[in-house]
Amino acid sequence: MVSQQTINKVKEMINEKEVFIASKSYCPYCKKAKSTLFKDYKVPESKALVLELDEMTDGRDIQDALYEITGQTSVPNIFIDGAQVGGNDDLQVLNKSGKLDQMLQKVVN
Ligand SMILES: N[C@@H](CCC(=O)N[C@@H](CS)C(=O)NCC(=O)O)C(=O)O
Repeated sequence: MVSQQTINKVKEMINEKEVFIASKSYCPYCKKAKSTLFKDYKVPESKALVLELDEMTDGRDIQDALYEITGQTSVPNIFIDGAQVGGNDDLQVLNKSGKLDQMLQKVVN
C-alpha cells in the first residue's frame, strides 16, 4: 500500500510543470507519446517533467501512487496543465481531433 506522503509527492510533481509524463524507457507507447509531444509539437523540455519509472528506485511507488490518483496502471500516464490525459491511445485521439493542438497552445508559444 502506497503512503499518503508518496501520493502527495506525486501530485506535486504532476503540477510542477505544464506537462507530466510517467514513462518507462523501453515502452513503445511511451516513446510514441514523447515523440508526439517533443518532436511533433515541440514542447520545450524545460516545460515537461518526464519520469522514467524503470530507472528510478522509487518508480514502483510512484506507479502505485498514480494508480491511486488516476485509476490507471499503465504507462505512459500523461498530464497537461495538471489534468490527466491518459495513455498514448488517449493522446493520439486528442491529436487527431485537433484538441491536443489547442491544449498545447500556451505551452509551446
Ligand atoms: N493503451 C496503452 C498501452 C500502454 C501499455 O501497455 N504500457 C505498458 C508498458 S509498454 C505497461 O504499462 N505495462 C504495465 C507496466 O509497465 O506496469 C497506451 O496507449 O498508453
